Formats: sequence, structure tokens, C-alpha cells
Amino acid sequence: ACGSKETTGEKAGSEKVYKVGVDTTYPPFEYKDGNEYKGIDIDLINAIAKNQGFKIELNPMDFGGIIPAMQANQLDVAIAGMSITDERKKVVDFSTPYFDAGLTVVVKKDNSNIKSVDDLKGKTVAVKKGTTGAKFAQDNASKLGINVVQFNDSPAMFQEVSNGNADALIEDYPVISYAIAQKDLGLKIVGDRLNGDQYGIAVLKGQNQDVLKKINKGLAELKKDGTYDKIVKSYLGE
Ligand SMILES: NC(=O)CC[C@H](N)C(=O)O
Repeated sequence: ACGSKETTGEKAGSEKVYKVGVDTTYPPFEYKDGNEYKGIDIDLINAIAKNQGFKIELNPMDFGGIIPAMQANQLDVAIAGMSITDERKKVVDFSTPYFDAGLTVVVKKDNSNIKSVDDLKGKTVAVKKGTTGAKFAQDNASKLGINVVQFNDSPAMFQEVSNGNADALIEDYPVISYAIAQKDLGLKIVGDRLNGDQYGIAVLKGQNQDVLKKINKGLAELKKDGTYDKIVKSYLGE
């Protein structure tokens, strides 16, 4: 009876709840269904936290705000269909890759002039702020001769092409193919994937290394025991 009560109290009171940044609207990776957040990323981070015994709290926001929020110490972790890039590696540390994505060009279904990225000369291309798609468009704007317009979220960007205000958009292949399969957006994918982006879970560079280790360990265990495949299949089918 010497001090055990105090120790227990301290431990319970100081348990860290990791703040996890997620994209607001990015099915099948994250989306709101009623009051509940769902998606591959949501199920995955919950399963990792359960497997490794840490607590999380979801913080949905526009994708472009996630890395700035990490830098302002408002988030500990991010899982947001975030592509692993060398540029981002200067400010965040990534987990091992957990999903193969890659960028693709999307146009209106009845557009027969744009068959690939090479047909975009003189066209207006919609992108989402802070994404690898936005970076691709900006980096290649003069080479491709495109006019780039930016949006805060994917649905707004899709809408811009659906309603004819922009000629094309750039989005991650699994996201736009899921969106097109879910409902008729009047859009189609053209050409080959522009790159081989892979998704990673991020922490601020040099920070939260303990939880990053747990994330990698949890990810490996969930891949081995079939949980990872089960989660992906529950959204994407076979
Ligand atoms: N949530 C997103 O829109 C992510 C887009 C892209 N994978 C990126 O990392 O920039």
C-alpha cells in the first residue's frame, strides 16, 4: 500500500491522445457518413492504434491545411491519402508506404480531344491545394501550356470539370476511379498514370518518433494478420 494509488492516478491522467489530421472529403480513404468518419485511412489508423495500444482523436480539415497544422504543433499524426514525396520529407517523417496511388488526368465524359496529359495545351486544369496533383500542374504549367486553378477539396474540383468551367483535373487514381464508380459524375480518366505516388502516414520531422515506430509495427502486423486486406476490401471489393 505504498504509493500504488498515486502511480495509477498519474498514469491514467497523463495518457496521451494523439491528434490525427485527416482530409475532410476523400473517399474511399476518408469521408463523413452521418456523424461518423469512415474510409480506409480511418479504419487503418483506428486498427493500428488498437493493435499498438495508443489513443487517437480525428481532426478533419482541408488537405492543404494538414502539414501547416503539423508544423504549428496542432497535429501529431496525419493520415490523409498523403503521398510520400522528397519535398515533404524535409518537414515530415513518413511510415512505410501503405497504398499505391499515382496521379491521373480526368476530363468530361464527352470530351474526345483530350486523350492524355499531352493534349492539355491551352487548357484550364483544376487541382486541389497542397496536393501532389497541384505540384505536378504547377511544375509543368509552362511546359504543358496549361492554366491552373486551385480548389480546397476534391468534390469542388470534380464539380468544376463536370460543369465545364475547367477542361481537366488531376487527382489520385484510386480516388477518382472510386468516385466515378460510386456515382455518375460525367467524368472519365484519360491516359496513363502520371507517376507512382505511394501513401504514407506522417509525423512532424523528428517528433513523435515513438508513435511512428508503433505505426510501422502496427501496419506490419495488420498486413500479416489479414486486417489490412480486410479493410481495403470492405471499401474497394476484390
Ligand atoms: N488528400 C489528398 O488530396 C491527397 C492527394 C495526394 N495524394 C497528395 O498527397 O498530395
